Amino acid sequence: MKVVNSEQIKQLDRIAIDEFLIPGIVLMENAGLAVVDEVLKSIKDKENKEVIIVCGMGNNGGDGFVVARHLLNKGIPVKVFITGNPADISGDARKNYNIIHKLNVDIHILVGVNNLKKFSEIIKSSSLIVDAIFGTGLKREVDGLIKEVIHIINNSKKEVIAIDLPSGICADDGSVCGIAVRATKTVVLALLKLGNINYPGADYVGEMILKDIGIPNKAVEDMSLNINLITNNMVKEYMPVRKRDTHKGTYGKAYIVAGSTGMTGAAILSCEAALRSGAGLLKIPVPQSLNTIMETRLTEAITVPLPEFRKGVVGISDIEKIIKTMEESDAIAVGPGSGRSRELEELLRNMLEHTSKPIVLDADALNALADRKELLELIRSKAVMTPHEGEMARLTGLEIDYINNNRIEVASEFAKKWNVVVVLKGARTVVAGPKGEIYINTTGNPGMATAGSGDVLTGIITGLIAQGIKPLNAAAVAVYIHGASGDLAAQKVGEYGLLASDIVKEIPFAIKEIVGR
Ligand SMILES: NC(=O)C1=CN([C@@H]2O[C@H](COP(=O)(O)OP(=O)(O)OC[C@H]3O[C@@H](n4cnc5c(N)ncnc54)[C@H](O)[C@@H]3O)[C@@H](O)[C@H]2O)[C@@H](O)CC1
Ligand SMILES: Nc1ncnc2c1ncn2[C@@H]1O[C@H](COP(=O)(O)OP(=O)(O)O)[C@@H](O)[C@H]1O
Ligand SMILES: [K+]
Repeated sequence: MKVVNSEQIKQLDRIAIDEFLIPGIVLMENAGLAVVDEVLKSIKDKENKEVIIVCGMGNNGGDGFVVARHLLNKGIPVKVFITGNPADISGDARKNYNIIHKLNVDIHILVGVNNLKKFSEIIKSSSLIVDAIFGTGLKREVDGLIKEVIHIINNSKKEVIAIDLPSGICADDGSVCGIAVRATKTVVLALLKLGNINYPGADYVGEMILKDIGIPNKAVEDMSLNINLITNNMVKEYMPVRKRDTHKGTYGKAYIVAGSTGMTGAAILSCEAALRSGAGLLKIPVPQSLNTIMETRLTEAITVPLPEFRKGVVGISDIEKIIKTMEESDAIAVGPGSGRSRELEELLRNMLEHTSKPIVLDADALNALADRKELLELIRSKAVMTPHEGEMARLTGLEIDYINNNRIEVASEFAKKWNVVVVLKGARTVVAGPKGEIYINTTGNPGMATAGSGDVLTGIITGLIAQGIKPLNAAAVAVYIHGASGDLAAQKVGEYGLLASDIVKEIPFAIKEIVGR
């Protein structure tokens, strides 16, 4: 499912209107009608049906005028409040304003303190507020009278249906421009906007309902939009079908280099997650001294004990064997719980130099790459890097705040620069491909902010690549399954006590729920 910014939706509207000859007023009519549906649903069982519609001066306000007209036709009492002088309304919004003016809709113009008092009195006795102040055309901070208006709406504790975006949320990044309406429901028009799904905007949208307004699919296709929301359907499409006539070899061999003294748990979580995601076979090299614990904890994986230079760490003592196993594998991962050491840096250098297989680089492998940037030049096979913002800061030298405010751009630039797939983890994980492809994930919950949760993700990505899914798609599908597994776990144990191992246990059920098998 495509996601757009304000510039792209503007361009799309223009293409629909100028190239496909759909009059803008038709789109506005469709938008208004889509909102009317939701308003009617919301007030259906309410005794008090009075609807307040707060309209701004642009096309978002125009949608609001359409809503007013249709509600009036259905006998619903409506009051329209306008945040400026109606003489300044232009275009299609103007036409729709003129119609409701002709129809003698109860219109109030919001200016001055007394007016605001009246506004807050009137909304007290209403049933529902429609927020049509700003949509994708919001520029600069909201201040002055409109700031007061939004404050009053939020304090009213009434049900609020926002049109397109809660007013005050920036369509491009979900930031709050001074103040924003806290909606109960947001009727998103035509395509999702980044502001609807990125935090903090996502916290203001309430229930999100995406509605078609008649922009031709062809116009959307012609624009080759690069930002996608990961959906159930995408996961269904990419998960390999398990045919009856198959064996474990069909589902690939994974090789996970993970764990060291004190951090065997990371290895176990990654390995179990890879197997729970459907990988056919899994091998893990272990320092001899840790073999017993790994064998005891990992029932289904094959452990390969190796002599150790440094106790409890996989190094290059038997690099030939590691290289041979890598080349016999379909997917490799390195880093979870590996520890920071010269041994790991050397091991990574050897692995990157010698492998032609897809490789997932996580945790301490990312730290090694951050410490020795020249190793990044060695990435020749297809690689997936899975930094959280802290690791991304170390890899790029950028401030964490900057990364958090520019997650898509940072992930995408890195992916293009190093020709890798980047999974920038967090509350809205961004998966970026080397050709500018972007996937955003909305599954998951704050319960997953717990030690080991990222190790589980590495295992899922590796397990999916082993099954033959291309690294970019595997990364996108994996973050969705990871989040969905975390959501199932949170349903059972809540968010506070959720452990990474709870996520692993839910992987099969999440896949079953999504894929149906
Ligand atoms: N053809 C189209 O473009 C369509 C647009 N639609 C609606 O139109 C919206 C976009 O319309 P617009 O581009 O007119 O923009 P908006 O209606 O979102 O807002 C623009 C208006 O607000 C003013 N404004 C912006 N930031 C402000 C601030 N901080 N303080 C005070 N005033 C501010 C602008 O000067 C302008 O008058 C969409 O979100 C959607 O709801 C729909 O009607 C469908 C068709
Ligand atoms: N609030 C949240 N909502 C959704 N997912 C989250 C949230 N917090 C953390 N996660 C997910 O949990 C994982 C945490 O990974 P990471 O920080 O590497 O943990 P660790 O290093 O302990 O394994 C990431 O996949 C991240 O996207
Ligand atoms: K709005």
